[in-house]
Amino acid sequence: MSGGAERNADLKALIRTIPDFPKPGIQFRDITTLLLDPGGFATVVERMAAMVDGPIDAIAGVEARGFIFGAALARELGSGLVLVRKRGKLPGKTLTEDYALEYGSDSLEMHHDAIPQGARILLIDDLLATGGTAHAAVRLLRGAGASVGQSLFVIDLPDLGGAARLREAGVSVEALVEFEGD
Ligand SMILES: O=P(O)(O)OC[C@H]1O[C@H](OP(=O)(O)OP(=O)(O)O)[C@H](O)[C@@H]1O
Ligand SMILES: Nc1ncnc2[nH]cnc12
Repeated sequence: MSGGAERNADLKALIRTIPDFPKPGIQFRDITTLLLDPGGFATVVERMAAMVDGPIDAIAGVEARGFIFGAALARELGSGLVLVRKRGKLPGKTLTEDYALEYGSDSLEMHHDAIPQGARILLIDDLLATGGTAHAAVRLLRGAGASVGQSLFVIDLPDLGGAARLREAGVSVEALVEFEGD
């Protein structure tokens, strides 16, 4: 085990909740406290690695917090990492998808030539709320020729419907922690 980190951490206990951020009424599920705990971070990566269903060609991580877990999991699995970024950050020719958030709206982009046609992509993000972000990432990846059959999240907020939305789009959804009542 690298760094001597325990891998059976209570993940939910390591996630801090900050009320009314970034807007009144939002219960912000803060993973910075989880990341500060080496055992917590190691537990996330190990549990996600064990949940990967079948061979994949690459992981796609969604900016910004999805990069943290996507990169760590890619390293653990020995796979490549596709960066799905917010608008205007990528230097090459991009594909773009707009989406709505629990607290705003934005666009996601990826390099048009980031993946070969038919590549099997595993989608990773820290948190699933309405599913607007993840669904836009799936549309983006599929538009680039990828096959996206599975998504993994650290946190799901089931009351916001993201998992149902992704499953309707043909993507399996698993999360390590759920917060109900959001
Ligand atoms: O399911 P949804 O309703 O789309 O919400 C989930 C998304 O919101 C958060 O990202 P945010 O856009 O706040 O960006 P960040 O990772 O850069 O902080 C989170 O990391 C997910 O990507
Ligand atoms: N409640 C929440 N906490 C943290 N990140 C989020 N992204 C969307 N909703 C969120």
